[in-house]
Amino acid sequence: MTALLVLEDGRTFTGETYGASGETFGEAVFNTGMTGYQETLTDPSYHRQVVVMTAPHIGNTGVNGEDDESGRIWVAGYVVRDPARSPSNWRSTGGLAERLADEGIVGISGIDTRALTRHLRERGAMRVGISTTLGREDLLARVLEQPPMEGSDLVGEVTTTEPYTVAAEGGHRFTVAAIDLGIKRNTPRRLAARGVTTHVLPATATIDDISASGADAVFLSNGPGDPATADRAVALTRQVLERGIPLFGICFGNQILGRALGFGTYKLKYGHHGINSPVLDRVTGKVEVTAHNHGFAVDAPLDGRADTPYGAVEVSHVCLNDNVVEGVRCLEKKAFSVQYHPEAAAGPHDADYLFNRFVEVIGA
Ligand SMILES: NC(=O)CC[C@H](N)C(=O)O
Repeated sequence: MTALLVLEDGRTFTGETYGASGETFGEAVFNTGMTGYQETLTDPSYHRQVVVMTAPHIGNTGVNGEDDESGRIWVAGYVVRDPARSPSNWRSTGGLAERLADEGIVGISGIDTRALTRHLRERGAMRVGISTTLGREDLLARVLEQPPMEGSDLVGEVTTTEPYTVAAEGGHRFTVAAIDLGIKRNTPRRLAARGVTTHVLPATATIDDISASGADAVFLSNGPGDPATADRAVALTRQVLERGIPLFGICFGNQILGRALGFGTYKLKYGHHGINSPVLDRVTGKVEVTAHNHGFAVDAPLDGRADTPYGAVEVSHVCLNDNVVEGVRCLEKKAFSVQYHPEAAAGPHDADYLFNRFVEVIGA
């Protein structure tokens, strides 16, 4: 069946249905990962985004029962060039097109994803629609009705309704309260491997809920939407800082810590979505290759230290491609965060040391 993709500036691509038929809308972003499509699709941070894969062959290894990063597919739509016709892998339990269809995810295949990516890189991330039924003009009109990503408050749509616990492996050392702003499954796993029991709490958790969980430290997860809307998480983070509870944040969590410290956040032109971005850890001087998925960034000074109500703060990590702030750390509090993904699902494991750093900070 023919499918149509229309961007908000009118650029149009015609391809074939991939996954479910019908209509879908979201913010178009491109992901440059050569592997890890199942983790990408199930990452709650992609809620309300239509993901364009730059790797031309998608679905080669099918889907399996182990690689989901949450309980469902979250992308609003999926755009690929050349889908696998017969997936093959020893872990595979089915095909990707079938999984997309089962979960009602509308996609499109057979389009020039390189041209689409170059367009997004030149013009910036923008709203998009995919349809198997509407004509171009009707689809464009619907795209223009959609809310932009800037100003979108989406945490409440992805957070867990009930708290749950991921137990430490091989002997309990510490307890962490993880605020679920859209958490990926691999994060509590990386903590569990270090003897940390994680209580995952809904985004509505209060400082009293954190105390009641017996937590030695707090973790702020990744998550979808515009961090400028996440006032509740920012207020909670300030209470955590005031009480001197150790804190570590990833991605959305980095933006929340940044805001709690008094910095602003801003929208990047087309964001960082991939698994090979070079980041400098200014604390050690080492460069790591890292997994990214962010459309916003923290506006903190790259040179010198900033004075904040919580003491001196410095930018600890910088992206070497474009000098975007990739991490902040408090020098007078046990609090730090990174904009990228040390849990690396998917992605290289270079940044795994950050979980060690967190455990060291808790134990110090
Ligand atoms: N992966 C994330 O946590 C993304 C954070 C935020 N939604 C952004 O796009 O920048």
